[in-house]
Amino acid sequence: MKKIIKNGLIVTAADTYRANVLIENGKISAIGTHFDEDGAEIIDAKGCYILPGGIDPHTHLDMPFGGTVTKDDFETGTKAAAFGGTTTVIDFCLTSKGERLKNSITTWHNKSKNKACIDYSFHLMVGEINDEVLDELPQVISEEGITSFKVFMAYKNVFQADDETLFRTLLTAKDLGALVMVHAENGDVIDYLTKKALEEGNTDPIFHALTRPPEAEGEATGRAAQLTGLADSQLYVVHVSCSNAVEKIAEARNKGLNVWGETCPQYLVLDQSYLERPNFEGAKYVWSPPLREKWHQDILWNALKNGQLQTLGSDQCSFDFNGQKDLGRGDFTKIPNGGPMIEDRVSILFSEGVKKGRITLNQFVDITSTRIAKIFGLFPKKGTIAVGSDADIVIFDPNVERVISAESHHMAVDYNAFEGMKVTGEPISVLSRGEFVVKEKQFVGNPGSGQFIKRAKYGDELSEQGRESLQSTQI
Ligand SMILES: NC(=O)NCCC(=O)O
Ligand SMILES: [Zn+2]
Ligand SMILES: [Zn+2]
Repeated sequence: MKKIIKNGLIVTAADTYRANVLIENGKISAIGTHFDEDGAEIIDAKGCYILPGGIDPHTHLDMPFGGTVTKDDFETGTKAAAFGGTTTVIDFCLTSKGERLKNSITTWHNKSKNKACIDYSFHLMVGEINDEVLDELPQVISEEGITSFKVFMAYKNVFQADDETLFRTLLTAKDLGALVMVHAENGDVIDYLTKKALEEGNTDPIFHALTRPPEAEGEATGRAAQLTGLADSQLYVVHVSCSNAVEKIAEARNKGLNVWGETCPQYLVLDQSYLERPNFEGAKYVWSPPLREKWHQDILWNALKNGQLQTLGSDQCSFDFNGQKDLGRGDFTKIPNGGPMIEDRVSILFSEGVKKGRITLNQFVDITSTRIAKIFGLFPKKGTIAVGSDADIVIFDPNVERVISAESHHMAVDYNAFEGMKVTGEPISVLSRGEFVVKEKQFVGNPGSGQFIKRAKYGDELSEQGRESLQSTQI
């Protein structure tokens, strides 16, 4: 059945205007003021914004880590994402040394199909470069539609790759049309500092932050950027947490390098002091890179405002406080790294960013959706309100005030990192390809309805499906 969204204010990365949206066959088929309403379901968006669905470029759902597995899987994680105004997630498909990439990708498809409530895609971790990997990577792009590779510069003896691997991944990505993503922290230095801390009897959660200093992130970010320049390739730095890394990204971009930077809501509003909370509560805030001293937040906000950083990912990687974070009592290195952020990403940027005058409304849409779609080969299928685009739409009330809490959130995890935070603005209804996933704050979606999306190569202006959708509107 066709749907018409009426009385709302459409907000894209470029424009803000009043118009109605006609949805047919899962797509936006027209934007205008007068539509034949016969047989249409009318959605009243009075007092609300009509936003393109958020795109979360950084999630870890159903991911094994530190001897346990993240609490949120593709079902609970994507359901919570939808409640938070996100309609597409790009999750990290892990690989193991010696395992065929195809097998790792199949494992991730098995985790997600029949579970995801919204559309999704994968990035592929590259942990080693050898003849087999080089042989398989072209098909990862052309057949699997996975056009971004992730290299970890930290987590020694677990995920960490060496500089040769990073450099050769950058060279290969350049040839194949893929984007290389890095977790940029100097894993060797961190490994030394953590061992030393434990030897000295420093076992509390705060030592997670103290053994991963901003300099280790700045150094790795600068190194990755330099290697990107040498390879004439393209780089996306995930979860930027500090001034040291922003400086290196800005420096690279000023030289004309293709370097992009993502930050996360936790680094914008929480700080290192959270790790000092008593009764082991600091463990709730253990993730990598760690929370920083408060002054870094202004640098991150300013970088979002002036375009030195371009996107906001959640780095959703949730572990219960009871039974999972607990693994690190008496040894902070055993606390599983990660936190629950998927649901609050969009609202926090709106409330703390737009409402507090730090960024504009159109920048907010760009940072949470449009730019991500463009960088990761999803545009214009995803990431905008335009004729021919998927009807992934959020009806967002910009004035409602509420308090974030684990009691009301939809993630499966037993705490919320932003507990007690007052925010203004809330997604009221969320549509994925024209079907409600959340309607008037109630879940009406279906696990398994989310589709895997094959993405365009890096730098291709339009995704294949985007091209198709535009062609069909021109007829
Ligand atoms: N961020 C974090 O602590 N856990 C997830 C894995 C990663 O992104 O490094
Ligand atoms: Zn990371
Ligand atoms: Zn991550």
